[in-house]
Amino acid sequence: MHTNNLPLSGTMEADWISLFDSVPESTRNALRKVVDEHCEDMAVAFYARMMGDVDARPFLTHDAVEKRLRHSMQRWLSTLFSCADRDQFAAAMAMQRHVGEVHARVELPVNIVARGARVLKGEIAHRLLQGGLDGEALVDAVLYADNLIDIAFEEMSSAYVASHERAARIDEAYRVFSYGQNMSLERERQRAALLDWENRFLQEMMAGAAGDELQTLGDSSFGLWLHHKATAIFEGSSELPAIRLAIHSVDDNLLPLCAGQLENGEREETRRLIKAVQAELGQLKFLVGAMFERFVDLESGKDALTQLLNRRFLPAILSRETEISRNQGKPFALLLVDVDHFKHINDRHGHEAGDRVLQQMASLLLNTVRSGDFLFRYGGEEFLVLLVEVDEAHARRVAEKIRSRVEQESFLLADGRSLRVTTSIGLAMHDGHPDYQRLVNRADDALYRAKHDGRNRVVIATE
Ligand SMILES: Nc1nc2c(ncn2[C@@H]2O[C@H](COP(=O)(O)OP(=O)(O)OP(=O)(O)O)[C@@H](O)[C@H]2O)c(=O)[nH]1
Repeated sequence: MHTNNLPLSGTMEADWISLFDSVPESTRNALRKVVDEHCEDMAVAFYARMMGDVDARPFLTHDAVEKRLRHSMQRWLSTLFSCADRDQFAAAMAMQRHVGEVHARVELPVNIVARGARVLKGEIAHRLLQGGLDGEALVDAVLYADNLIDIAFEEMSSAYVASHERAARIDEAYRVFSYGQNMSLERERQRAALLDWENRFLQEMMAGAAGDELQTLGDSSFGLWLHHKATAIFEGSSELPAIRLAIHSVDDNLLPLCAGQLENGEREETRRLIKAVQAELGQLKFLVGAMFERFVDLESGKDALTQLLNRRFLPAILSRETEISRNQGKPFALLLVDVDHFKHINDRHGHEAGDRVLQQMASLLLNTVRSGDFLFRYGGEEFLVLLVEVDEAHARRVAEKIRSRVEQESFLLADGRSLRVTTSIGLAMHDGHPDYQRLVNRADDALYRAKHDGRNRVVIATE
């Protein structure tokens, strides 16, 4: 093949050229003949396998396979295996990128695509065994087919990842945009929409309207908002599934009973059903309120009690600091600061006293670290401090300062009494490892040892 103007190694084109050159032309031609002759039955066998695959089946319909997919697969195979120069290869790779983008749009998981590649390799190898090649030529042909499919899937995957990331950024931007809409106004509108639905439902039940006039919650203005907007804005919130369940219970269980009741009009039963619907609505209103409330705290990235950062942006901040540290060669440190015997404080002085201790702890931490450092409420009575650009001696001094200041502080309760508190601290220095979770785990292990060794102490993570 053309050895001048070789592309950089590691690029798809360079890999393809060296693959192409590594196999005699006669073997490539024999392979191409097998693929051309069998691409139809390979496509049939491929989709038969994928239709029987529990993960792949939801993405396939019999109709789509018959009308489009099988034919596309045949074309895909014969195009890929017929590449004989750079232009044809470039065109084949453009095709892979297109397929990768389509996969991203239909959200086909990468593991299913990888499984598809495995199935295809098996189909090709199986036909090659009967294709008249033997010995070295057969091995060459199988390896060539395997590598070519890998190159194609690599190109497909890189387009998939790029597309997916773009889509994720747009989704996030949409969430931020939605958040920018006035959320308290939105909350009031949805509360009013639920009330409207309830009033209409009550009127129709009282007036004995025809059963088919009862509007479902899913079709109400609230239902449409939930289905089309809330799903994007509140994605991942624990209330969403519970809200959907409550709607399902009203629309699919209670309303059909109500409709039947309207026909035969028995008052006791009507009253019972109305009460049941109202109970579900009460639950629904509570869940919607909770969902809005938690969202505001979470989205702002602040913990409501202490006003420190909550965990939402911890992964983003840790990966950013890891990158800065790796680029600039300046280490950073993580401290996990945990209040000792906090349960005892709650039990003895009440939950409100516990809350006040946490608030005072937060301001003590704020006053002890520099403004460039990060402070998180990491868990109930656990704080995470990220000290930027520090060596171990410096981090150890700060940790010790926090420990001794807490020990000396008087924590004031609402009734004027005060409490003494101690903390245990696990300290881990970033050691250049790119996985930030490892650093958190090391700090956590050190904290565990600090507790185990008697509390009110700083322990430094070893490895
Ligand atoms: N007041 C209050 N208590 C909380 C909050 N979040 C978690 N807690 C309580 O904090 C307590 C933590 O208890 P444990 O994990 O057993 O730890 P501990 O009592 O501090 O004991 P050690 O950590 O082993 O010293 C639990 O009782 C939680 O209910 C909060 O926001 N406010």
